[in-house]
Amino acid sequence: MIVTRGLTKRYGRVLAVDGVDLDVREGDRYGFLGPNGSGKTTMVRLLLGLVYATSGEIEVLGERVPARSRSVLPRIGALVEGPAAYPHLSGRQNLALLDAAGPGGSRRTRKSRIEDALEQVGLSGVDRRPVRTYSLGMRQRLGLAAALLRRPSLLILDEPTNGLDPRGIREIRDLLTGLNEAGTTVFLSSHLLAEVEQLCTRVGIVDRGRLVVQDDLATLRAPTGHVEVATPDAARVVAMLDGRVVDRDGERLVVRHADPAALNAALVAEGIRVSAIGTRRRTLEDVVLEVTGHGSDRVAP
Ligand SMILES: Nc1ncnc2c1ncn2[C@@H]1O[C@H](COP(=O)(O)OP(=O)(O)OP(=O)(O)O)[C@@H](O)[C@H]1O
Repeated sequence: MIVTRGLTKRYGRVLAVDGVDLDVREGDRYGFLGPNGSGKTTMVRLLLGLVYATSGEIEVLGERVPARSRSVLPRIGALVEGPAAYPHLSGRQNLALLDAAGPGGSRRTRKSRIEDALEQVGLSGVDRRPVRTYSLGMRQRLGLAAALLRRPSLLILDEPTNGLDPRGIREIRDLLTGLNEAGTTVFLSSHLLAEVEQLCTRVGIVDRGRLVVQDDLATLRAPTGHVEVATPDAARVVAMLDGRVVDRDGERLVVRHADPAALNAALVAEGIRVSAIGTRRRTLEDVVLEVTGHGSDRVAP
């Protein structure tokens, strides 16, 4: 769906995007994760043909960008920083203008497409209110509605939850998950670890313009060969397992063991009370720390 090869964008002495080989596959919810200033917005602009690469190649929906932008762009829904709208017009009127101005999209179906898009982002109820009375979250959702107008098979979104409160963030997450399950591939940039961890199936981690990791979230979060155990009988577990307890914090233990069910059975057979047990997995924060040498101080948890 999106492939780049050696993609590089230089602004003077700053390498905003540095030799990136991106691979976004059909059906992905792809999170492009990196701290502020790491090149995410530049990447999104490159993909949309809004800025030209210094070197490298871009293919979106099987076509070269920017050479074939005119054919590619109408098939993409995009949201780039701070979606613009006429403040004195309603959301519906803004979408009608946008729809009429853009290429493609039949006039006959315009009204129903606008209604669908407003419905999808939860704005159909606000009806005739001018956009100037909208909250930041509502504006962001209107931007998303605009991205959905053409019922695109690919969404490219730059920090789509910027400025939203926790409830708004959850609504957008549910919306994007639903669209994805119905067949839309989603590419989004974010500096929020938790957002990417909760929403995405595939992750690219960018550090100072370079793509340092690109993999399925499930692979990145593979089991570590350790089991986490919570038990009021921690001291007995330490004695029983002799050397396999690698970490202890009060009632919480980390045990070198691959199978939580078997470990649970062994503990219970000894009369040890187990209040919680499960496989230990790496968090996305662990992965970010490993590959960049800096974690939550630069990428928000
Ligand atoms: N038009 C420009 N002219 C000069 N330098 C630029 C320009 N756009 C971006 N840069 C620089 O390129 C680097 C990457 O910026 P970019 O905005 O792509 O990062 P980002 O990850 O999107 O950050 P943020 O989350 O803060 O938007 C930064 O050092 C930035 O200062």
